[in-house]
Amino acid sequence: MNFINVNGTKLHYRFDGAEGLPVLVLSHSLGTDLSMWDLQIPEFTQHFRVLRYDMRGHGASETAPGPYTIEQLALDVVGLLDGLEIERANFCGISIGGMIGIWLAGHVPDRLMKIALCNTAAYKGQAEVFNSRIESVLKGGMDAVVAGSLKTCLSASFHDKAPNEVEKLRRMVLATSPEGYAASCAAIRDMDQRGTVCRITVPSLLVAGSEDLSMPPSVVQSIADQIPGAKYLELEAAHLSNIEAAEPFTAEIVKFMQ
Ligand SMILES: O=C(O)CC1=CCC(=O)O1
Repeated sequence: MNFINVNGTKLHYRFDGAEGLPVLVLSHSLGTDLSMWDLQIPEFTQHFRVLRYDMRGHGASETAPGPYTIEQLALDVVGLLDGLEIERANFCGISIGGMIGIWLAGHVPDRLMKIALCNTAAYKGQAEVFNSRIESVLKGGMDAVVAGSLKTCLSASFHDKAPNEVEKLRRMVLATSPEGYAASCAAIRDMDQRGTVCRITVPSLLVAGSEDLSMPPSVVQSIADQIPGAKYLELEAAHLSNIEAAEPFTAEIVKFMQ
């Protein structure tokens, strides 16, 4: 396993794909880890040198004390690129990973080639929802949030159709640090990037899930509407469209990034 010290925190990362191909950074969702991109890797590595990492407080990365902020999580990506001596990269982030992408595109566009922002939002609000989730997870551990998370992330029909994927996600959520999860919920709760989105000029693809109740299509579409030339794609999926609609998701990201 590869680790790098970024902004005082040990982050787990891995490369897949040949050296010399353009770099594509993948940033995962809340309560998951870099393996949530596994279905994309066979195709992505035909075109990109894929750089995946576990967000602080997730997977095998260190859980620095929270609360985190989206800026801090995005600066971890900048630190990762700096530490690995990558000048510019493509970026694909889902959910909180997309929020990180919004920050990067608004603040360090010169480090990016193209971005895909998936099942995400520039502003969530709903402080009481996140506060109650933080309270539950700090009191009851990941057991207290796993059922809700699985219901939000994947549709009921996908639960029936792909029980192995659901089980993999369940294990990922349960393996997440409750403190890291709570600290990241605070980052989403406190985020307001509505003033950042309208500054983005990096070529952008916005991906929504038609059954995503967490970041509904209208929210994703509104981001696309504010970015000049942005493309908008809606897939038949709930929140984790890269898992639930893996084939079209992967193909469309490759088509856009090339
Ligand atoms: O509510 C969830 O668990 C879904 C989610 C919100 C932000 C994120 O990254 O995932």
